[in-house]
Amino acid sequence: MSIPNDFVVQTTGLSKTYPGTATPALTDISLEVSRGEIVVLLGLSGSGKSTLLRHIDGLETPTSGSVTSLGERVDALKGRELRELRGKIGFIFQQFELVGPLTVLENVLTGALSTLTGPRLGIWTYPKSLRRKALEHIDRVGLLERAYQRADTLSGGQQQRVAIARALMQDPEILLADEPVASLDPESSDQVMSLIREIAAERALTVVCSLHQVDLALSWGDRIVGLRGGAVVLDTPTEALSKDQVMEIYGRVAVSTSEIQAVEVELAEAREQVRAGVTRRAAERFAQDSASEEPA
Ligand SMILES: Nc1ncnc2c1ncn2[C@@H]1O[C@H](COP(=O)(O)OP(=O)(O)OP(=O)(O)O)[C@@H](O)[C@H]1O
Repeated sequence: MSIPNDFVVQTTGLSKTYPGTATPALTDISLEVSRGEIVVLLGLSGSGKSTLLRHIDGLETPTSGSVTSLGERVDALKGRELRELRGKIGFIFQQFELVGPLTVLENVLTGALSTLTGPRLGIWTYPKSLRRKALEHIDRVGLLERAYQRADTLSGGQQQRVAIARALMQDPEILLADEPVASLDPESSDQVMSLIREIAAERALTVVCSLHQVDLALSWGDRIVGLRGGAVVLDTPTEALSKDQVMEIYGRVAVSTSEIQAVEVELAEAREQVRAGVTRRAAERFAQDSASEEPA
């Protein structure tokens, strides 16, 4: 069922209680995401971030409420219609989910499997146009020289870039990312988040991304949606995020003074990193501009 809708993703009163559990994983989530927005879901482990992402992709059925992605009632679709919708939604995960012994190129090509019929074994069984497209995406994520290398010989950051290239094979309109940098060191995390942001801008992609780290959320999100105990406890543009609001997200565990202080320190550090990053990028830009203005 197609519904006229200005929002790329919309949930209305979405609640989910998994079978065999007493506590809801999500409670009454009403969320609207516009095209091109980068929304970061921030919250503690178990707050419901993955569950919400899985509903947007139609991997879970709500206990009550509705989920609309790209104008389609996800919770009402089945079979081929659901697969077609999911073909427009890319999904990347914390553990990359690559096939280790396969090459980078083969892994990226698997992103196009939903558009093909029959099994494919080896790169030569894919049409030339898809092989070319896969190489273009591998180039875009900076790994062209590694296209024929086994995926399990790459670093974590490189593997996540392969997973991004694989998601691009679907020509997605939405990119969902479930803690995409949770396994990475800070430098790789920044590189991956920066790449996601750049690619989103190039392709007018709408991104919904879950993160644990406040600093990354502040650096890379347009908007922060805070989840606590399966409920939305804040929904705000990134630049308006206040310390009190972060406390609201982390409040459930930050019960002692020392824990509250730790959160305050984390937020101060995060803001400092954002400021330093902005200053560094501005300085680099200035240096480039100055160099290009120098007479030959
Ligand atoms: N398949 C499942 N069956 C039963 N309970 C589940 C299932 N998946 C998640 N849950 C429960 O739902 C709640 C929300 O889990 P979810 O994985 O969505 O949280 P999260 O914020 O993504 O956590 P994390 O940051 O650790 O990934 C948790 O209490 C979790 O134990």
